[in-house]
Amino acid sequence: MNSVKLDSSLDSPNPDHWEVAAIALALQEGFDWHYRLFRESSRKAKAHFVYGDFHAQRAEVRDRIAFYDLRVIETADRLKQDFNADSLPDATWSKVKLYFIGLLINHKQPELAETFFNSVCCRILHRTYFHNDFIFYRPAVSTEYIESEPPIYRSYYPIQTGLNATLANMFTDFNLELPFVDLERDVHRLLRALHKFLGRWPEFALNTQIQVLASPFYRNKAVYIIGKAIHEDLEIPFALPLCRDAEGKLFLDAALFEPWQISHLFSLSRAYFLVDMEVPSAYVRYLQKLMPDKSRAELYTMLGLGKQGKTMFYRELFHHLRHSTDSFVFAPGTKGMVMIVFTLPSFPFVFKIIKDVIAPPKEVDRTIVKAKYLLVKQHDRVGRMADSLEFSDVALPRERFNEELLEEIRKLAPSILEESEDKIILRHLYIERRMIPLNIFIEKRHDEEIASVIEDYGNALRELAIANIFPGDMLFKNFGVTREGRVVFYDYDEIEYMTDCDFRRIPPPPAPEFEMSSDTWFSGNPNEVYPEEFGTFLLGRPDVKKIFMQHHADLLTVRFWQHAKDRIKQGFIEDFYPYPQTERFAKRYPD
Ligand SMILES: Nc1ncnc2c1ncn2[C@@H]1O[C@H](COP(=O)(O)OP(=O)(O)OP(=O)(O)O)[C@@H](O)[C@H]1O
Repeated sequence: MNSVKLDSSLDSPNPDHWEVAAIALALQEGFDWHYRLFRESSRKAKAHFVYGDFHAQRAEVRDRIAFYDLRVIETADRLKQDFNADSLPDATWSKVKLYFIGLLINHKQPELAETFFNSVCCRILHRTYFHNDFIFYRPAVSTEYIESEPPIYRSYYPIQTGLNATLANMFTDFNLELPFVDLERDVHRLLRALHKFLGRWPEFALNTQIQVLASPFYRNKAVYIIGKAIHEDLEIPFALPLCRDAEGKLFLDAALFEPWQISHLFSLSRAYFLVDMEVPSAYVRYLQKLMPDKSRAELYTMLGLGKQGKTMFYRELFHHLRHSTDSFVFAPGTKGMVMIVFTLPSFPFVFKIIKDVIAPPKEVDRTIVKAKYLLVKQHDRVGRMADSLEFSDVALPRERFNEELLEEIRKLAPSILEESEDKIILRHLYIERRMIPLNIFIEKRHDEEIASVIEDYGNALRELAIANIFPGDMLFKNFGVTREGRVVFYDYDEIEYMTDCDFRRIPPPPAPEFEMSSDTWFSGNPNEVYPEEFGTFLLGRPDVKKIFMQHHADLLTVRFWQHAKDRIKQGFIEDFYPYPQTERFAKRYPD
């Protein structure tokens, strides 16, 4: 593979050409080393699951995020040291790119290697070089039909051994090294769920097949088997979560057949999966057929390949910009004190910039805000915190900026702004999915919808708490409502670990007149939290208060928060189900 030559002149002993080859090989080595470590980490997921070591499972997901940047830094340093890469002539860089393409012809992850090439080059070159002559602005090597060993999915034909035996084999072929509590029961439950979904018993013919992706998907306390059943023209996607009980035995917890349920598993507001993949592009292609509403960028991200997700997102954004004409404007809702938030109405994302000077009472600066966003990226977001993509040096077309917005960026965030004749360059930017801010939702929607989101808002607070996250600022404007009506938190500058918070009861006032005063008589030291106070600033509207108190009155007590904190301190990892409780077999089909 490494001997591929694109340019016959590279065969000549000219030292320049050897240099080109050596640089390209160093880049390839840097990437291959990265992907080897990435796969090792994904493979460890099985052992963590088998041993029930869910702390290790979480740490694996967190630590893996940093791998990429470490390898990019190492490779860029190596290129600078060994080849003076920061002062190479332009012609050399173009040749390095061509040689690198040659190295990727039979590579299993060419798209990831191209992205790695871009990351290293962008670390070395000036932004004006970020175009197709020097980096991979577009992919150069196809990811179609790359063979994987083993093949990415296995096929089963129920006609051969009967449906029950086929499904039992499908489970045991994963060699999960733990016995099932009762495999026969689980297969039976799976068939009952399928019957309910189809409205009849499944039929099968000679060509009926069940396909499953060869590597299972690990996350938190579960492992998911993902695939589809094919019968004539009918394709039924499925995701089957297996869990382990206290004795270390396996059981099938649910069977998800609805595409929206499977999509929810891959929501960016959850933790990334650990999956061992030789050919990730084939996994992404397969998954996208099961979930057509997910972009490839989102799927790569959810498989832990966030940089590839960013590359694809970037391409999608610029493609969209070329095919639309609307302008960037302020995002609807209350303006932030920390961030300038804007959006392109025709594109379902928001863009967030940290202000240069953040006014009191906020006590944060850019470094703290970035650290909080990183905390969220590395944490299990349990379906309640939006994931954000972080970009540097994004050059957007100037003509698409509304003048009022541009003026605000000039005034409040000049250090991250660079302007050229036709470009607005933002040196640092977060991008996340656009939602309807909860405060706007409550103002505009009908009673039933309001009742549903207020109940879900309380659930979001509970789930964040047991995941060790205290949002800090719980006002409705800091939460958004997703397309599916879920309430998700997005304002991270005041976020704290629950274990760092000091939950207290409000002490009695020292004198009666204190109670009537607008000043508090209790201290308000950093990290002190007074849950009894939440109602005062959250529940001004009587209808909202009524619904909240009906479902979540305990959230206004110290007891709830202290109890959640104590459990985390004792090392409990609570169960988070990315599907409705009503789907769980233990509830649906109690023995
Ligand atoms: N993902 C999103 N979808 C839709 N709107 C959003 C999103 N993120 C932020 N906004 C809008 O931008 C506003 C400010 O965002 P954000 O809360 O992140 O900024 P902030 O400066 O940290 O706010 P605060 O002053 O409350 O700390 C929100 O109130 C909301 O109206």
